[in-house]
Amino acid sequence: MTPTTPLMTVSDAHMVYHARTGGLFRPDKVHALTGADLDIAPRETVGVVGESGCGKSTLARVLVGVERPTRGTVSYRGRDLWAMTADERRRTIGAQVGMVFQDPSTALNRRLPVRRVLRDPLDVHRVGTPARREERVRELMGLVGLPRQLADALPGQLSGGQRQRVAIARALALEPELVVADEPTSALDVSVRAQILNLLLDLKERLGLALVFVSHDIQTVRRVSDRVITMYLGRIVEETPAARVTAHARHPYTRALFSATPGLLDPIDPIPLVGPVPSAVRPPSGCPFRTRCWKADHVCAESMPDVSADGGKTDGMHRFRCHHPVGEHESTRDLVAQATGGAPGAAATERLP
Ligand SMILES: Nc1ncnc2c1ncn2[C@@H]1O[C@H](COP(=O)(O)OP(=O)(O)OP(=O)(O)O)[C@@H](O)[C@H]1O
Repeated sequence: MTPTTPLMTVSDAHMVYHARTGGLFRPDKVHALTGADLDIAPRETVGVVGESGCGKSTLARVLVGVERPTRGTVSYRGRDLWAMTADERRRTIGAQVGMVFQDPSTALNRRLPVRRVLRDPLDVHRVGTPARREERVRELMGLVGLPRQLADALPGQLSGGQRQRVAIARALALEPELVVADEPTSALDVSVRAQILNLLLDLKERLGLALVFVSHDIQTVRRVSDRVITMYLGRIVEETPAARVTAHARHPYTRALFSATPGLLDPIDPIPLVGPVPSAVRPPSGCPFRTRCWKADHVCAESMPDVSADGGKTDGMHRFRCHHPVGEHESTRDLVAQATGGAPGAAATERLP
């Protein structure tokens, strides 16, 4: 738990999708999210990292209420979103939580000019008078640095960076308390990524927002976040104060992920992981990471570890799920040696079945 009353609380959330891969009559069950617990405090930035397919976007969609978890609860200021009527939910989550998606080209209706994109949420939520809504549209464009003459432009007439500015303005239209940004810069030209990220961070500070930042860009996540959530195969396996994540994370997977990011640590070999991420249709028993973990033993195959906490740190709560956590002072160099059997550069070959 975070020290202040959370804005959003996700408790034991599961999301199982039915995929066509299993055939028409017996679809595969994809375990996209399994037992996720998470609090988001006002004004904090929470980064979410993990390999492709680990459930980051699913968690983001569950947080903003566009998808209902198949099990578990999602609450906004203590009120269960899915116990509300659809209208109440729209008024609550629609107004208080904004979402910025990866690709602004698909996230914006290409037939609506910028003015209409930004007015839509104001009209739906009947914010003020029509004149006030027009004024708010101008304010929003100013807030994200869009020139007024673009008000009648269609998304197709804008650059990628301008489109993402529109998407950010739309997310802010109803003055939310939380913005969830799912890979907000990865579909953009490299040259504008930093501008859009800085805009988002600047607005977060100026407007006092909480921000959930989902990204593959681990270095940026570490730099901008207060807390980092590591996901693996649908599970939140660690929650770390950002300042501790590179060298003091306790979950072997977090340490491996950060060791593989160039520029974060002294130049050393990354901790090698063997084999691919298992299928989310048939996740392994026990700890989902055990098939690739150099520390795994029979205990890891038998049960999912409970949450352990390194509490009492001055820089925030640290929680992880691991039967054999990394020692707090074990260096990445030590871990590379363990994982390679003392021969850095060569991955360990002995694995659990
Ligand atoms: N609508 C859906 N129907 C079926 N399976 C889905 C659906 N959405 C996601 N999945 C599956 O759920 C798992 C988690 O997907 P998700 O998109 O949340 O992962 P991610 O970590 O965001 O991946 P990426 O980094 O590639 O965006 C994956 O196995 C994915 O294939």
